[in-house]
Amino acid sequence: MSQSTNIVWHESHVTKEERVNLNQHKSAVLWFTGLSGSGKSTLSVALEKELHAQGIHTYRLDGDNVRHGLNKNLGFSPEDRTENIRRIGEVANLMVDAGLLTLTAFISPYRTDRDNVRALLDENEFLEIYVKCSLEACENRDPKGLYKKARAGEIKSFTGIDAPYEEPNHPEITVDTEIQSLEESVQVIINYLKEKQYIDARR
Ligand SMILES: Nc1ncnc2c1ncn2[C@@H]1O[C@H](COP(=O)(O)OS(=O)(=O)O)[C@@H](OP(=O)(O)O)[C@H]1O
Ligand SMILES: Nc1ncnc2c1ncn2[C@@H]1O[C@H](COP(=O)(O)OP(=O)(O)O)[C@@H](O)[C@H]1O
Repeated sequence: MSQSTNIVWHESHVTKEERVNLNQHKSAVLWFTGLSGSGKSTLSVALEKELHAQGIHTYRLDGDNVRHGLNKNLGFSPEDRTENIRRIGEVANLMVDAGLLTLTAFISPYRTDRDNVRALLDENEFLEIYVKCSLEACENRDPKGLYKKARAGEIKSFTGIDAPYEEPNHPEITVDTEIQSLEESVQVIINYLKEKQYIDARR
C-alpha cells in the first residue's frame, strides 16, 4: 500500500468536547458483533430509532452503506474482513469525533480486529456489544437464505460454517437474542448508556 508523505494535521477550531457539550450526550461507538442472523441489524435499527426519539444524535454503519460503497472492493477472505473492519473503525472514529453515538453492525469475526478498533478510540468510547445467538438458531432463522447456500457449498468461507467467529472475551454488553426479546435487548443497552452517563438518565 502506498504511504502519503508531507501530510500535516490541521487542527479544528471546534473540538470534540465542544460538540459533545452542544449535543448534551457523549459520543461513542456501539460495536455490535455476532454471527450472521444473530440480530445485529435488527437490534441496531431498533436502538437507533429509540435513541433518535430521545433526541440523541446517531448514525448507523452497516453492510448497506459500507460494503456497497466504501468497501465494495472487499470480499470475505480473512485479509479483506480485516481491512473491512479497519476502515469501518476509522470511519466510526471520525463519527465519534463529530459527536455522534455511532452504531456499527458487522460480523467482525476476529478479536484482534475489534481490539484494534478499540485501541483507535479514547477510553470508554468503544462499547462492544456481543449479539449472542447459537449457530443452530441463526441457521434456523436464516433470514437471507445464506446458511442454506453455505451448507450447499454455494458460498465458501461462510462465518460459522467454514470460517471462524471469535466470541468477545470481555464485551461491555451481551444480549442473547434467543432468550431476550428485541424490546428487552434495546432496553438493556439504553439502561447501560444511562447508568454510565453516555446519555442523560432523565431523557
Ligand atoms: N462468506 C460470508 N461470510 C459471512 N457473511 C457473508 C459472507 N458472504 C456474504 N455475507 C453477507 O455479508 C454480511 C457480513 O458482512 P460483514 O461486513 O459484516 O462481514 S465481516 O465483518 O467483514 O466478517 C452478512 O450479513 P449479516 O447477515 O447481516 O451479518 C451476509 O449477509
Ligand atoms: N430477539 C431478537 N432480536 C433480534 N432479532 C431477532 C430476535 N428474535 C428473532 N429475530 C430475527 O432474527 C433475524 C436477525 O437478522 P438480522 O438482524 O439481519 O441479523 P444480522 O444483522 O446479525 O445478520 C431477523 O429476522 C429478526 O427478526
